[in-house]
Amino acid sequence: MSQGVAIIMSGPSGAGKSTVCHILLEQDDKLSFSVSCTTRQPREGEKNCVDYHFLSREEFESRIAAGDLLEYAEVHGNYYGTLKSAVLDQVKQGKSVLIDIDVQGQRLIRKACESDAELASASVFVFFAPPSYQELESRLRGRGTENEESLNKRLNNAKAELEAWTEYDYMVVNHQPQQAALELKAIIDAEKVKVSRTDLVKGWPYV
Ligand SMILES: Nc1ncnc2c1ncn2[C@@H]1O[C@H](COP(=O)(O)OP(=O)(O)OP(=O)(O)O)[C@@H](O)[C@H]1O
Ligand SMILES: Nc1nc2c(ncn2[C@@H]2O[C@H](COP(=O)(O)O)[C@@H](O)[C@H]2O)c(=O)[nH]1
Repeated sequence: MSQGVAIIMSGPSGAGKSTVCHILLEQDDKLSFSVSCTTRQPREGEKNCVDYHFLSREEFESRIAAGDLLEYAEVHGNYYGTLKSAVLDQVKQGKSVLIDIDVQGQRLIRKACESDAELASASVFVFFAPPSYQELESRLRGRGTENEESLNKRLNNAKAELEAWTEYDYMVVNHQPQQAALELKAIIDAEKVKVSRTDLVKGWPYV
Protein backbone atom coordinates (compact mmCIF):
# COMPACT_ATOMS: atom_id res chain seq x y z
CA MET A 1 0.00 0.00 0.00
CA SER A 2 1.33 3.47 -0.89
CA GLN A 3 1.82 5.97 1.88
CA GLY A 4 -0.75 8.76 2.24
CA VAL A 5 0.11 12.42 1.88
CA ALA A 6 -0.32 14.97 4.68
CA ILE A 7 -1.15 18.28 2.96
CA ILE A 8 -0.30 21.09 5.34
CA MET A 9 -2.06 24.23 4.10
CA SER A 10 -1.65 27.71 5.51
CA GLY A 11 -2.49 31.20 4.43
CA PRO A 12 -4.12 34.26 5.93
CA SER A 13 -7.61 34.09 7.35
CA GLY A 14 -10.05 34.70 4.49
CA ALA A 15 -7.77 33.39 1.71
CA GLY A 16 -10.29 30.61 1.06
CA LYS A 17 -8.62 27.50 2.50
CA SER A 18 -11.83 26.04 3.99
CA THR A 19 -13.82 26.80 0.83
CA VAL A 20 -11.32 24.96 -1.37
CA CYS A 21 -10.93 22.06 1.10
CA HIS A 22 -14.72 21.56 1.03
CA ILE A 23 -14.74 21.42 -2.79
CA LEU A 24 -12.03 18.72 -2.82
CA LEU A 25 -13.54 16.73 0.04
CA GLU A 26 -16.84 16.52 -1.83
CA GLN A 27 -15.08 15.20 -4.94
CA ASP A 28 -12.78 12.63 -3.35
CA ASP A 29 -13.93 10.29 -0.61
CA LYS A 30 -10.38 8.99 -0.14
CA LEU A 31 -9.32 12.41 1.07
CA SER A 32 -9.92 13.29 4.70
CA PHE A 33 -9.83 16.51 6.69
CA SER A 34 -7.91 16.92 9.92
CA VAL A 35 -10.55 18.26 12.33
CA SER A 36 -8.62 20.56 14.66
CA CYS A 37 -9.31 21.37 18.29
CA THR A 38 -10.04 24.99 19.12
CA THR A 39 -11.10 27.18 22.03
CA ARG A 40 -12.84 29.57 19.59
CA GLN A 41 -16.61 29.83 19.88
CA PRO A 42 -18.52 27.96 17.13
CA ARG A 43 -19.90 30.13 14.32
CA GLU A 44 -23.45 29.81 13.14
CA GLY A 45 -23.76 26.55 11.20
CA GLU A 46 -20.49 25.05 12.46
CA LYS A 47 -20.79 21.54 13.90
CA ASN A 48 -18.77 20.10 16.74
CA CYS A 49 -16.42 17.28 15.61
CA VAL A 50 -17.06 18.19 11.94
CA ASP A 51 -15.66 21.70 11.58
CA TYR A 52 -13.68 21.65 14.83
CA HIS A 53 -13.61 19.95 18.18
CA PHE A 54 -14.80 22.93 20.20
CA LEU A 55 -13.13 22.78 23.62
CA SER A 56 -12.90 24.93 26.72
CA ARG A 57 -9.44 26.26 27.57
CA GLU A 58 -9.15 23.65 30.36
CA GLU A 59 -10.12 20.83 27.99
CA PHE A 60 -7.61 22.08 25.42
CA GLU A 61 -4.86 22.25 28.04
CA SER A 62 -5.55 18.68 29.13
CA ARG A 63 -5.22 17.56 25.49
CA ILE A 64 -1.81 19.28 25.46
CA ALA A 65 -0.83 17.58 28.73
CA ALA A 66 -1.97 14.18 27.41
CA GLY A 67 0.30 14.59 24.37
CA ASP A 68 -2.64 14.28 21.96
CA LEU A 69 -1.60 17.19 19.74
CA LEU A 70 0.83 17.10 16.85
CA GLU A 71 1.07 20.89 17.10
CA TYR A 72 -0.85 23.75 18.67
CA ALA A 73 -0.64 27.52 18.64
CA GLU A 74 -2.44 30.62 19.82
CA VAL A 75 -4.03 32.09 16.67
CA HIS A 76 -6.01 35.37 16.64
CA GLY A 77 -6.46 35.05 20.44
CA ASN A 78 -7.58 31.41 20.67
CA TYR A 79 -5.89 28.03 20.91
CA TYR A 80 -5.94 25.82 17.81
CA GLY A 81 -4.32 22.39 17.58
CA THR A 82 -3.98 19.34 15.33
CA LEU A 83 -4.77 15.93 16.77
CA LYS A 84 -2.05 13.35 16.17
CA SER A 85 -4.79 10.77 15.55
CA ALA A 86 -6.33 12.90 12.78
CA VAL A 87 -3.10 12.82 10.80
CA LEU A 88 -0.80 9.93 11.65
CA ASP A 89 -3.46 7.18 11.63
CA GLN A 90 -4.76 8.30 8.21
CA VAL A 91 -1.33 8.52 6.64
CA LYS A 92 -0.36 5.06 7.95
CA GLN A 93 -3.51 3.66 6.29
CA GLY A 94 -2.43 5.15 2.96
CA LYS A 95 -4.99 7.98 3.07
CA SER A 96 -4.31 11.61 2.30
CA VAL A 97 -5.34 14.27 4.75
CA LEU A 98 -5.88 18.02 4.41
CA ILE A 99 -4.51 19.97 7.38
CA ASP A 100 -5.59 23.64 7.53
CA ILE A 101 -3.32 25.32 10.05
CA ASP A 102 -1.63 28.67 10.56
CA VAL A 103 2.02 29.50 9.80
CA GLN A 104 3.18 28.85 13.39
CA GLY A 105 1.58 25.38 13.28
CA GLN A 106 3.29 24.66 9.97
CA ARG A 107 6.66 25.53 11.56
CA LEU A 108 5.95 23.16 14.46
CA ILE A 109 5.08 20.32 12.07
CA ARG A 110 8.32 20.96 10.19
CA LYS A 111 10.17 20.71 13.51
CA ALA A 112 8.33 17.46 14.35
CA CYS A 113 9.41 16.10 10.95
CA GLU A 114 13.05 16.36 12.07
CA SER A 115 12.53 13.48 14.51
CA ASP A 116 9.73 11.60 12.70
CA ALA A 117 10.82 10.15 9.37
CA GLU A 118 7.32 8.85 8.55
CA LEU A 119 5.73 12.26 9.09
CA ALA A 120 8.55 13.91 7.13
CA SER A 121 8.11 11.68 4.12
CA ALA A 122 4.32 12.16 4.15
CA SER A 123 4.30 15.96 4.51
CA VAL A 124 3.71 18.49 1.73
CA PHE A 125 3.46 22.20 2.54
CA VAL A 126 1.12 24.40 0.49
CA PHE A 127 0.71 28.15 0.90
CA PHE A 128 -2.67 29.59 0.09
CA ALA A 129 -2.76 33.24 -0.98
CA PRO A 130 -5.51 35.68 -1.90
CA PRO A 131 -5.04 37.63 -5.18
CA SER A 132 -4.48 40.84 -3.15
CA TYR A 133 -4.66 42.21 0.38
CA GLN A 134 -7.72 44.29 -0.58
CA GLU A 135 -9.47 41.16 -1.83
CA LEU A 136 -8.57 39.38 1.42
CA GLU A 137 -10.23 42.14 3.43
CA SER A 138 -13.28 42.10 1.21
CA ARG A 139 -13.63 38.27 1.55
CA LEU A 140 -13.21 38.38 5.30
CA ARG A 141 -15.79 41.19 5.62
CA GLY A 142 -18.09 39.39 3.19
CA ARG A 143 -17.96 36.18 5.25
CA GLY A 144 -19.67 38.13 8.03
CA THR A 145 -18.11 36.15 10.88
CA GLU A 146 -15.95 38.83 12.46
CA ASN A 147 -16.60 41.98 14.43
CA GLU A 148 -14.45 45.03 13.67
CA GLU A 149 -11.92 44.11 16.39
CA SER A 150 -11.42 40.47 15.35
CA LEU A 151 -11.41 41.48 11.68
CA ASN A 152 -8.58 43.95 12.31
CA LYS A 153 -6.68 41.36 14.32
CA ARG A 154 -6.95 38.84 11.47
CA LEU A 155 -5.97 41.43 8.84
CA ASN A 156 -2.97 42.52 10.91
CA ASN A 157 -1.84 38.91 11.42
CA ALA A 158 -2.26 38.38 7.67
CA LYS A 159 0.70 40.68 6.95
CA ALA A 160 3.19 38.40 8.75
CA GLU A 161 1.48 35.26 7.39
CA LEU A 162 1.80 36.51 3.79
CA GLU A 163 5.54 36.95 4.29
CA ALA A 164 5.94 33.26 5.18
CA TRP A 165 5.10 31.96 1.69
CA THR A 166 8.73 31.12 0.87
CA GLU A 167 8.73 28.45 3.60
CA TYR A 168 6.31 26.27 1.59
CA ASP A 169 6.73 23.73 -1.21
CA TYR A 170 3.81 25.01 -3.32
CA MET A 171 1.75 28.15 -3.68
CA VAL A 172 -1.90 28.35 -4.74
CA VAL A 173 -3.34 31.79 -5.46
CA ASN A 174 -7.07 31.56 -4.92
CA HIS A 175 -8.55 33.74 -7.70
CA GLN A 176 -11.48 31.40 -8.15
CA PRO A 177 -12.34 28.47 -5.82
CA GLN A 178 -12.88 25.75 -8.48
CA GLN A 179 -9.60 26.64 -10.20
CA ALA A 180 -7.74 26.71 -6.86
CA ALA A 181 -9.25 23.29 -6.03
CA LEU A 182 -7.97 21.94 -9.37
CA GLU A 183 -4.48 23.24 -8.60
CA LEU A 184 -4.52 21.73 -5.12
CA LYS A 185 -5.71 18.41 -6.55
CA ALA A 186 -2.89 18.48 -9.11
CA ILE A 187 -0.38 18.96 -6.29
CA ILE A 188 -1.85 16.06 -4.29
CA ASP A 189 -1.98 13.76 -7.32
CA ALA A 190 1.62 14.52 -8.26
CA GLU A 191 2.83 14.05 -4.69
CA LYS A 192 1.06 10.67 -4.42
CA VAL A 193 3.08 9.24 -7.31
CA LYS A 194 6.46 10.53 -6.20
CA VAL A 195 8.97 7.70 -6.38
CA SER A 196 9.61 8.05 -2.63
CA ARG A 197 5.92 7.34 -1.89
CA THR A 198 5.08 4.75 -4.51
CA ASP A 199 4.98 1.03 -3.83
CA LEU A 200 6.69 -1.07 -6.45
CA VAL A 201 4.36 -3.31 -8.38
CA LYS A 202 5.02 -7.06 -8.06
CA GLY A 203 8.02 -8.18 -10.07
CA TRP A 204 9.36 -4.67 -10.68
CA PRO A 205 11.54 -3.94 -12.71
CA TYR A 206 10.33 -6.99 -14.69
CA VAL A 207 13.79 -7.71 -16.17
N1 LIG B 1 -11.91 32.70 -4.89
C1 LIG B 1 -12.81 33.33 -4.13
N2 LIG B 1 -13.42 34.44 -4.59
C2 LIG B 1 -14.32 35.10 -3.82
N3 LIG B 1 -14.67 34.74 -2.56
C3 LIG B 1 -14.08 33.63 -2.06
C4 LIG B 1 -13.12 32.86 -2.81
N4 LIG B 1 -12.70 31.83 -2.04
C5 LIG B 1 -13.37 31.93 -0.87
N5 LIG B 1 -14.19 33.00 -0.88
C6 LIG B 1 -15.04 33.50 0.21
O1 LIG B 1 -14.16 34.18 1.11
C7 LIG B 1 -14.55 33.96 2.47
C8 LIG B 1 -13.37 33.34 3.23
O2 LIG B 1 -13.17 32.02 2.77
P1 LIG B 1 -12.78 30.85 3.78
O3 LIG B 1 -13.63 30.90 4.98
O4 LIG B 1 -12.75 29.61 2.98
O5 LIG B 1 -11.29 31.31 4.16
P2 LIG B 1 -10.20 30.61 5.08
O6 LIG B 1 -8.90 30.83 4.46
O7 LIG B 1 -10.60 29.21 5.35
O8 LIG B 1 -10.32 31.47 6.42
P3 LIG B 1 -9.91 31.07 7.92
O9 LIG B 1 -8.43 30.97 7.93
O10 LIG B 1 -10.42 32.20 8.73
O11 LIG B 1 -10.56 29.77 8.28
C9 LIG B 1 -15.78 33.07 2.44
O12 LIG B 1 -16.93 33.88 2.56
C10 LIG B 1 -15.71 32.42 1.05
O13 LIG B 1 -16.99 32.09 0.55
N1 LIG C 1 -1.81 26.08 14.36
C1 LIG C 1 -3.05 25.75 14.02
N2 LIG C 1 -3.83 26.62 13.34
C2 LIG C 1 -5.06 26.23 13.00
C3 LIG C 1 -5.56 24.97 13.32
N3 LIG C 1 -6.85 24.88 12.86
C4 LIG C 1 -7.10 26.03 12.25
N4 LIG C 1 -6.04 26.86 12.31
C5 LIG C 1 -5.89 28.19 11.75
O1 LIG C 1 -6.62 29.11 12.51
C6 LIG C 1 -6.99 30.21 11.69
C7 LIG C 1 -8.35 30.73 12.06
O2 LIG C 1 -9.35 29.78 11.80
P1 LIG C 1 -10.91 30.15 11.97
O3 LIG C 1 -11.62 28.85 11.74
O4 LIG C 1 -11.08 30.70 13.34
O5 LIG C 1 -11.20 31.19 10.93
C8 LIG C 1 -6.93 29.71 10.26
O6 LIG C 1 -5.97 30.45 9.56
C9 LIG C 1 -6.50 28.29 10.37
O7 LIG C 1 -5.57 27.93 9.39
C10 LIG C 1 -4.72 24.07 14.04
O8 LIG C 1 -5.08 22.93 14.37
N5 LIG C 1 -3.49 24.51 14.37
